[in-house]
Amino acid sequence: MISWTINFPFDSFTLICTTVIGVLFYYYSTSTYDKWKKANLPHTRPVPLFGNLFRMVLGFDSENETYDKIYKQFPDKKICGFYQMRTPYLMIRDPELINNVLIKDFAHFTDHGFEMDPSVNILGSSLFFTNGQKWKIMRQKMSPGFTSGKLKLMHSQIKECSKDMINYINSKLKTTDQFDVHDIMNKYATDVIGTCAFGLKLGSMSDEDNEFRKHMKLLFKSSFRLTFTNLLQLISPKLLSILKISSTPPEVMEYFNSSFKNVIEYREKNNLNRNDVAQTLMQARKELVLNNSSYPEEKFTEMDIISNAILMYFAGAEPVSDTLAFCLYELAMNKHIQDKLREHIYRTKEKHGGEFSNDYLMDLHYADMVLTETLRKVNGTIVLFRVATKAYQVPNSSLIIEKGQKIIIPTYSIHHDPKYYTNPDVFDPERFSLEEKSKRLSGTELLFGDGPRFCVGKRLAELEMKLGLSEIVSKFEVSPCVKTENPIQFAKAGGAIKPKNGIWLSLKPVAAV
Ligand code: HEM
Repeated sequence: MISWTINFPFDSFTLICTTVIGVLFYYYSTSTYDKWKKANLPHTRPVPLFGNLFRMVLGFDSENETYDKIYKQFPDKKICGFYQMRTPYLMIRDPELINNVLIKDFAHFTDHGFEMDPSVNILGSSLFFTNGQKWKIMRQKMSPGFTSGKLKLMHSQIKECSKDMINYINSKLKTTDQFDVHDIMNKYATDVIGTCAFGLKLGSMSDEDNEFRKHMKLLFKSSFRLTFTNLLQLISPKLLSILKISSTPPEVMEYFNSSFKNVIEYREKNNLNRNDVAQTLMQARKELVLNNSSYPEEKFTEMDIISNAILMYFAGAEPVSDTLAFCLYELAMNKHIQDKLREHIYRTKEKHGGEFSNDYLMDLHYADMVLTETLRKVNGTIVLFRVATKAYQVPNSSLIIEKGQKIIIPTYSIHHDPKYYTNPDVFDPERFSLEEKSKRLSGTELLFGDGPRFCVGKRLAELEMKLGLSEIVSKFEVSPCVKTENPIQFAKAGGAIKPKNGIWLSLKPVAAV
């Protein structure tokens, strides 16, 4: 009784405080959730704080499952609403409207709409995450690094990486014919980005724990720091900026900073011009950081340049290695397609003087179809992001998309919608024959995005994928082995579609089969 009277005032105070905090928190968590109801737009009921990402944040659903469920809920709608944590988002489902957003009315949707503070994440000042005029200037400076002329000059650098890969497989074949092709493709794609974007010969095949790979892994390694900052980024990017919590470990920033500076110093000192992406970035540094008289209204720093070099790995190496590995898996599971591709490679090579030259690659149409179908079936890009930079009246509708409204375009779902791709789970490169392509509705083939903001590295990706694929398929028979998963298990965490346990396949020299 005595203890009750002593504790009571304290307990009631605690109770009141807890209730007030609880009510305020509930209000904060749900205060945005009436937007789609008021706009009379179809939407899914949100869970306080988590919106429609509850199962994804808890790890029950992957990102593609999350968005696909929303997409499938409104099969007849052009647009629907959902909540990414507290933020109201629009999902554009209609191909014609998608085309408007990406291409025709791009002036209203120029930005991806991320608020990533560069002091919080090193990628914050890279092309993918920058907006407005700064994006426009940087894109103009970077695009010349990916023209077909420049790519021709990068051909020999990439070829060297593909040769290293073949030597590596041959040396391993002395002891095993079972390979985690996802790991090998990752080493290959890392070497390509290392040489093209950083000007470094990494040699990941013989030295898999080289400093570059080690630091790249640290950049994306799951840790409490990364999980916490990612979650805070979803809930409130502004809070993350105010708290100045960086998701990039300082030693990683330091490593890339000094690596790129060493390359600049070396090339300048030796008057070296290699016509690669690294050189394009050096030129951008000269024009935007050291002597920015053309765009005095925008300030660029050394970190903006380094950030773009790192983006090349993030945006370039990972999707290339995933695509190549998934492609080999499909070829192992579909032997008739593998045989057809090998035959096509042999014939085209012979036609071009027995070399995997630039002209050979341009002529490799069936490989294009095989890679494109791989990207349709398992593309790491699950959605495209845009934000309305000006208010937009949706054609033939009373809906006005207001300035600042965030949008996603559900590419994974569109590429798996039987309305656009019959039997979407079947691997069928014929979908991308010239005849089939010409029948396709625009806005339904978005493998590299579309419009002025489409993937700047598309051509480089195609070049290295076709070269890597040519080397492997011409030399090795790819087939399932005891370790091959069927179907592949995918990781739930992370923003892209990744194999959970690698992709194990048997590689045997073609002549020996
Ligand atoms: C299979 C390989 C690849 C795929 C599937 C892919 C896909 C994409 C997609 C879907 C986008 C977003 C486009 C949009 O919003 O409309 C994108 C953007 C981008 N990609 Fe790629 N990409 C690949 C390879 C590469 C490579 C090799 C590089 C460079 C080395 C690269 C650099 C970039 C950059 C810098 C952006 C941002 C462009 C901007 O915002 O202006 N990508 N990519």
